[in-house]
Amino acid sequence: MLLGAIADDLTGATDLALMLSREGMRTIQTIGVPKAGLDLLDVDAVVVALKSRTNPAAEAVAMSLEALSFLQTAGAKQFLFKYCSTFDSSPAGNIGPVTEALMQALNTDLTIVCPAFPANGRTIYKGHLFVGDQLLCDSPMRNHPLTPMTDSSLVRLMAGQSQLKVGLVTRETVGQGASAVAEAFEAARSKGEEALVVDALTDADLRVIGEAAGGLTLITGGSGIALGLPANFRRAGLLRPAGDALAFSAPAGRSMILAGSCSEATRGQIRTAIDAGVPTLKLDPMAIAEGRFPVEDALSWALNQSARAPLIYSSAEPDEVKAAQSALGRERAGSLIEHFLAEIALGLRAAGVRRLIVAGGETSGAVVGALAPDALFIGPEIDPGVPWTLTLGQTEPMALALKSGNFGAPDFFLKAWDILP
Ligand SMILES: Nc1ncnc2c1ncn2[C@@H]1O[C@H](COP(=O)(O)OP(=O)(O)OP(=O)(O)O)[C@@H](O)[C@H]1O
Ligand SMILES: O=C(O)[C@@H](O)C(=O)CO
Repeated sequence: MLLGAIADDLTGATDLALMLSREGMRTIQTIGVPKAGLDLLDVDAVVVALKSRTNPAAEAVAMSLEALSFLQTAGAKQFLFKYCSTFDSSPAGNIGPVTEALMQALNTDLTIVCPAFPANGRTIYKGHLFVGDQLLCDSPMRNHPLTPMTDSSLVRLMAGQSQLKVGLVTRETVGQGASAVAEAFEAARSKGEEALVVDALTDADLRVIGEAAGGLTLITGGSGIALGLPANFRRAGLLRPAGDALAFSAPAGRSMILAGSCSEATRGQIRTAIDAGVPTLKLDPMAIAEGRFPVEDALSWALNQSARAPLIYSSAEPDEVKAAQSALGRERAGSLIEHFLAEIALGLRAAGVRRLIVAGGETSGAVVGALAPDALFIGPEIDPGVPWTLTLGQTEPMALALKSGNFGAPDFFLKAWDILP
């Protein structure tokens, strides 16, 4: 095992596992810290998917340290803490506290902070995070139901969330290549800087940064920062040739879509599906909270549809989300819906659904937590950052596509089925 990664949510873990697999590492994604006995003999990278992004910071730290200890025991040589490409977090954390705790546990004095993911429009310039053409704070992320992002300065965000001394490596340095970046890391280290935000505008920048980061014990960032890491292991003669990839074959059975993401991208994908005639059921958080709409009603609606893949969603516009949150509380509204969608997923599996798309990281965490596979095998890519996966360790495997809220083209819910082998 070469690379051990800890991801703070499930769709983020899948995004990273896809990136590593595409770059030639045999990668598996585990759901939480795996039970003893998981066979890692033929694996180059393990991504442990946690659901720690919105937990209290102390809990997120404890979960991440447990994952680290598993990865250390499994023999990982380098570690990666994967968070969202939009730096989803609250002022109390969790990116800062988890990074600090991992650095301390690994006894390392320098790491990098690089959530750039150019294929999905996330770039970093002068330490500021952009989403497409907008600064993070002007993007739809300012309305996120759980982690609204109202500052775009990664240096300020990281300094606010931790005690770490935060520095910046600018695009000018990255443009000069890997040796210049590695020198900048050493110069920062000698100034006592501990967490370096690194600018990145393109995949080529990320490969340069990845090369320069070959000697760092801990790297933090989005999936993009993993682009250049497999090449380091290959150069060192540690990465075996890819060999025959396991065949991905989706189990036969019914198909469904569940969406709990309220992101602009998911709402657009829902509109496209409705326009294309996909049958949809919109959940009302108040009806769920007041017991007026039980899981059984959602299941009987779903199972009575004859269309290929009906869609159940709670996704709502920002004003509807605010109304539900002021009636129920932000966390209660979130967990109520997550739990409801997870119960639906269990009912769907019992009724023979074997192919499922889930939209939203927290939502996917709740759904996959309920379905409880040991691990996920990464299959074909639907859109950047979103592959089909196959559940491992279960007698009735399912094909799951776990879509980060903001990812995917407008026709994601339509085209995903066409690439399923
Ligand atoms: N109508 C609603 N009102 C209030 N909260 C909602 C509503 N619908 C969904 N939610 C909650 O909003 C949160 C959405 O988070 P989730 O991580 O699933 O999506 P996302 O943030 O768009 O995706 P990602 O984390 O992959 O970027 C969940 O906790 C969900 O339960
Ligand atoms: O980095 C991203 O944007 C995603 O992998 C993610 O973490 C969304 O939850």
